[in-house]
Amino acid sequence: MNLESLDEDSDVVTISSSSNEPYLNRGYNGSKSDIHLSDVNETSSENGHVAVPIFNALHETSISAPHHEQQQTRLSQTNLGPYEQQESLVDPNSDRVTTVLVWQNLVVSAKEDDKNRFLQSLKGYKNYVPKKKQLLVNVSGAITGGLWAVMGPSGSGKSTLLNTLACRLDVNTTYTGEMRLNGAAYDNAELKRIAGYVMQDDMLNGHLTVEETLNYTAELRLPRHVTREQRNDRVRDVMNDMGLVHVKNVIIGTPLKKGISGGERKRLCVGMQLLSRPQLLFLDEPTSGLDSVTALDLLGTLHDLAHGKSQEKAVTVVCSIHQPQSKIFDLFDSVILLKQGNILYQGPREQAMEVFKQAGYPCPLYTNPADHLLDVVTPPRDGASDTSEKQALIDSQILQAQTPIQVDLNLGADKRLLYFNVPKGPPWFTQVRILLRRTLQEQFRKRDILIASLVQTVIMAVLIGTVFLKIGIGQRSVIRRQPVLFFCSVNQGVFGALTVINTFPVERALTLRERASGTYFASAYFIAKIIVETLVQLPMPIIFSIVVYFLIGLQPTAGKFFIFMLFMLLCSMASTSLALMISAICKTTDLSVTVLPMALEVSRLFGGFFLAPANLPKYFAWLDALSYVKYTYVGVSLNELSNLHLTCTAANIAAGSCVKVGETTIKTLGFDYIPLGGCIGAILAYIIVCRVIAFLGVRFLKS
Ligand SMILES: Nc1ncnc2c1ncn2[C@@H]1O[C@H](COP(=O)(O)OP(=O)(O)OP(=O)(O)O)[C@@H](O)[C@H]1O
Repeated sequence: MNLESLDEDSDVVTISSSSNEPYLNRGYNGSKSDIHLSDVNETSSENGHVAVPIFNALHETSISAPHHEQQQTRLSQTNLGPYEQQESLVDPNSDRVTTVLVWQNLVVSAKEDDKNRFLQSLKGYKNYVPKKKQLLVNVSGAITGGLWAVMGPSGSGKSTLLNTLACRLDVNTTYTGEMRLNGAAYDNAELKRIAGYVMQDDMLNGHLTVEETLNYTAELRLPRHVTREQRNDRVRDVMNDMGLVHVKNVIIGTPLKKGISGGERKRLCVGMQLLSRPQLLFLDEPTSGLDSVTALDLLGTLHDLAHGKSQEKAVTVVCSIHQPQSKIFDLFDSVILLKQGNILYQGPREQAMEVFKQAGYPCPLYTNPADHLLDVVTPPRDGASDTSEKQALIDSQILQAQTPIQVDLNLGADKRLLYFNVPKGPPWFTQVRILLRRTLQEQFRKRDILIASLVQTVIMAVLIGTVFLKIGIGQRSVIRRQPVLFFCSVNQGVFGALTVINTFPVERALTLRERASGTYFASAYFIAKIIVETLVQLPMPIIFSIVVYFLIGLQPTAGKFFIFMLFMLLCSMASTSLALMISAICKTTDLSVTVLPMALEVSRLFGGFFLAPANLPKYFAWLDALSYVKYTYVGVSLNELSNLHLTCTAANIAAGSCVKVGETTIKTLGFDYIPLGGCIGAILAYIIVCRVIAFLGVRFLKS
């Protein structure tokens, strides 16, 4: 068969067949006469939609390489495998296949990093126009049923293609082009109702067991009409399918606490996605970090899923995979081969070997076919000057061994009903209830941290209480009372924040993942988090207040004691709110632990002890107004000093230094500018504002 003409613009290729090549017979049982692809590629489907082209032209003769511009054009064209052959593997029109994904002229670009833009502006490039990097170059294609491998050298755009199709591009990345799911345009909200996505790095709640994790996911994701029994059955089925029954009661584990193995984690991640019976499953490098046996095992399971062996409906499974071993490669039905953001080949796996053979690169004996595909398309890193020309020639040879054809965006439109008929998950209040239970259970598992905090609280309270033991009501107590009240405020204003700052950024990342899968609303998560955080925090200020108050011997009236306790509680909540806000905005633990100490120091500096609020320079008034430590310190001082009657010795009276009532100290320190209720209101406002900002950070900052 010879290629006689190639019209790049119209995607029309005229070929003539000169022999009965075996691959031609599999793709097209045509005669030896001349064939015009525009004639043979379009057939009508049952419901009147134009079906995808179903022909793949292979040629025998060597073709002189086009020059560079031509190669670029060809790389941008669609190279779709023959659907006739795919139908022999998995028929996209079969009842078992419910999802067909088609994309056309997809161009994905990344904006330049803000850091780089900033550096350029520092260098004085005022009119600097940020560069855009193209990650995918005008690619088109279709994924019908079966198990698909997205392969290519590192940096070729595998994850980008997956993320684009799954509507999970990051904020710096944009795309143009069309993507259709069963013939309809879709967005993230729609896709996450029918599709699952397993990210490369599995992020799980390390304190829950396998079964608990699946149970909570099922509760949060399964439609509201599903009964408890049905849900339990679903969890049991998934554990069976994923081979997780033997570890169902084992904790997932954290870096410090060993739990299930890496392969089991990966299986659990797949299982979590399968609970809602997705029609489409994306997996980014599912075998990374797994040994060859575990990887083969996992891919075997995915193969079964893709062929409807473990569920009544087949799931279309798309995996990006780097360099699969040959046994794994054999499990894939179809392959998309990427190089530098272009699709070099897409179609049945076996057909890929034929195409490469026709292009002049037959797979050597005893070589892993996947290795061979990648070896051919991966440029050597020897720095030779002719490398890029050689690679361009190889690319063009591979492309010319196939026929560039156009995809049909309406493919799968007859299955659209299934796509729109997915019921919704549980309502908001139910989500809050489930998340409350989950967060409480997690806190219970982290009880060693809770116990450590309690022990620490008691130690600090006893230490402060004994250092300032029974300060009394003499004149010496006037100068001892203020430091101890300030120290109590500072103490409660730090510990809560430190616990949050070390845990919340990791939790936030996990939440982002779960929300990306449509597991729950951000507000439901946040409300549950705040309730549990407050409950867990409650005992510390209460115990601290009881121990400290009576050891120091502050005014022994119930009212004053409970107001002191209220301030300690509010101060502790204000510090955790500040930490929540900082970690929600800074996003990473590293940045959060850098910023938080500064914020705590500022609160302490403007805490009203070192310099009375009245004596502060005006330009620092805003920092003073934002210090929750100050409101606590002023509040507990007003509480303690009001109605405090002090005793004076004859020497004090003689020296004229007798302070008879606490109100005198209030006036001297300038604390009479705000009432006690004002301090409480100010701290409450501080807590609310910080938590609202933290919520907005969790809700809207997506990376
Ligand atoms: N947000 C982004 N901003 C800038 N460049 C990006 C961005 N995301 C990806 N890239 C670049 O796009 C190219 C393709 O990245 P992608 O992660 O899709 O490749 P990959 O084939 O999955 O690679 P690997 O196998 O190494 O994971 C790489 O050169 C990468 O550096």
